[in-house]
Amino acid sequence: MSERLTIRRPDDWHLHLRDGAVLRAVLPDTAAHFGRAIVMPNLVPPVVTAADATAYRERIVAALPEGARFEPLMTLYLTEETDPADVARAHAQGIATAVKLYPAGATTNSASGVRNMDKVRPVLETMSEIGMPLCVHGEVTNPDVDIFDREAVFIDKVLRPLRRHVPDLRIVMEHVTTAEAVDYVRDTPRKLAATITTHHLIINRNAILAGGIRPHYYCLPVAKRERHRVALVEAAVSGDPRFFLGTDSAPHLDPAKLQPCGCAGIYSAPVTMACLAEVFDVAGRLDELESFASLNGPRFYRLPPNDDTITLVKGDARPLPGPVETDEGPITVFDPGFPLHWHVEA
Ligand SMILES: NC(=O)N[C@@H](CC(=O)O)C(=O)O
Ligand SMILES: [Zn+2]
Ligand SMILES: [Zn+2]
Repeated sequence: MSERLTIRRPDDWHLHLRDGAVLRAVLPDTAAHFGRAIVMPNLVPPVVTAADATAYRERIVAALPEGARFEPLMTLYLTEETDPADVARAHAQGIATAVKLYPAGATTNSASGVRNMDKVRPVLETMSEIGMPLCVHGEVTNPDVDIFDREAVFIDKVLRPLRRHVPDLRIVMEHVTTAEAVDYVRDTPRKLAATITTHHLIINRNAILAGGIRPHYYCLPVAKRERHRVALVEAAVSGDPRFFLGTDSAPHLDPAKLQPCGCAGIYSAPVTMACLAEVFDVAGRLDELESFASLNGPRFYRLPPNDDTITLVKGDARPLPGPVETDEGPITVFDPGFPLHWHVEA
């Protein structure tokens, strides 16, 4: 007898869809399982203004498969030139759900990001007044700080001061990777939440470096020690509403990852729900998968949960999907390193 689990349709609160041929190739994988997604704005050039977000949203909707009910929730890329009035208008008109802070140089396509937090204070104050969330890539970029410490240092050097200056700003720490970040969110009673990715629940830094270098496990923030992965799993399965799914599914063409300086990002959209079911099953907490993937996110974003459901089925292991083929080349799908016994029923 196969085991079945029906949950509200999940949402992805941190997703990269890219544009053009890659957008067309990857969007069906997300639209197949997820009702909505927070779409990250780190295109080249970035999605900065309300007009940019409107145009990008139209390109996404045009790339949706026939009959898909997927809703993209747009974000604006915060720059030192961002106009608070444009942000407020985008929020009021339902064009943008959140604003994304990239410290300049922190990650893929972050060159237009913020160098001096004081310069963006007026935008953040406006967002605080209107209740618009700020999504944060939480890593410092100072080359003197070890890459494995950049998230923990960001909390002390940037996030704590920011929360003192703009205490009512609603913040999502994106793709948290450390016990320090989990503790910080847990110890903060209000206005702070965190997304956790699929892959950070599954891999630690050995996956990238032990026994050979594996570029398909390289992402930012980089995976940390096993004790941090364990802390992330505990947070995800705890049911604490401040933690929810943001896959950070971040497709890059294979040649861009498999080179002397490969780029950061893991493409997990096709296998995320199967992987999460396994993680929650192994933890003995399948009962909390729905909170993590389908309920806690909408609650933070003040949206209703999706009104339909998906069903996960446990059976014989299925082969990992092969690379997604795009007109520009293949994109390798995240390999969790364990058999996929769960799948989403078609
Ligand atoms: N996570 C990643 O490693 N890469 C993301 C950017 C990001 O989310 O930081 C990307 O856009 O490729
Ligand atoms: Zn990021
Ligand atoms: Zn991301």
